Amino acid sequence: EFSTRSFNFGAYHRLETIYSWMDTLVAQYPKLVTKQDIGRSYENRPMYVLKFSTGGNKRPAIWIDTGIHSREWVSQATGVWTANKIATDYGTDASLTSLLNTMDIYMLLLANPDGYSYTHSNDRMWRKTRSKNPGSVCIGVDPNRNWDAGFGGPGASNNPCSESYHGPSAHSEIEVKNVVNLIKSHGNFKSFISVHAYSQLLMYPYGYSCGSVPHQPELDSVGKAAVQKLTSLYGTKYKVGSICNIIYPASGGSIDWSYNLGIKYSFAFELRDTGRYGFILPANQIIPTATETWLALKHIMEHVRDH
Ligand SMILES: NS(=O)(=O)N[C@@H](Cc1ccccc1)C(=O)O
Ligand SMILES: [Zn+2]
Repeated sequence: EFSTRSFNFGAYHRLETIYSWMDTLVAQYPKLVTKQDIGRSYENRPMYVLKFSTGGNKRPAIWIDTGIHSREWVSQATGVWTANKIATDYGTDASLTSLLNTMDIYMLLLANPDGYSYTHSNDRMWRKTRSKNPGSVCIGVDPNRNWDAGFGGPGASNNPCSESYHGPSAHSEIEVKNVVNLIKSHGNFKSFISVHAYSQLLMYPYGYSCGSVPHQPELDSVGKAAVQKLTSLYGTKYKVGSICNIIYPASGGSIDWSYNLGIKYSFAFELRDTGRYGFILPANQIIPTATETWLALKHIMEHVRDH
């Protein structure tokens, strides 16, 4: 029922609304955007990836996921705005056009669809998946502790009732498995970017240890330059560093897994704010957040294109 022109990017939307908007985006830009169902969620919702491609076969690709933690609504909203920005700016933004003439961009806007639906229907503060934990009354696994990277290590809990429960085994969550399968079968991803909220951070691996990754100097300088561009728009302050050093140890995180798979340019964003509103960021901050974040994302993607 929307054309992309009438969609309100400055509001938080239900899952069904975002899914139907995705169809209008594909319909409006059929030569650039396709929608792929990468598999179902625990509650059998489809997981749709938007692929931005101008041709070729398995070109070097950039992965961006939003909403892996369902309550971080500005993440999903930023993903929707960014998908629209890529589609509308291709052909006019020279840098983006050159990027899409040689690389593909994959976006998973709702990486935790069951959790997102639950934040609308039952509990705005829901974070995890909605899978049943055998032998426990507590539901859900933290999808950002479930990846096969230092799994079960520091900064994850083995208690199903914990918000950072790592799950019974690595990749136990179908929502994680679906992404793992796509990334592995594609085999040519050069960047993996996972978007969270909040704290205003741009992070690189590792979370499972506080030691430096081999490419730490390069990731740090790309991150710092990206954040400089972000801050230049509205003055929003970000910090840059490894997950473990800049916030806390967190094992089983997605970008540790992608980095160890060989995807060098693995980053995680923590979007606005720094705690005043936290996860309940007012909708009037969606477009400013997405717009400033785009400057950082573009910088990272341009670096990937050129290296
Ligand atoms: N978004 S957040 O508040 O949950 N913080 C994230 C921080 C994080 C981000 C990326 C990898 C590991 C850890 C978390 O998973 O704890
Ligand atoms: Zn998060």
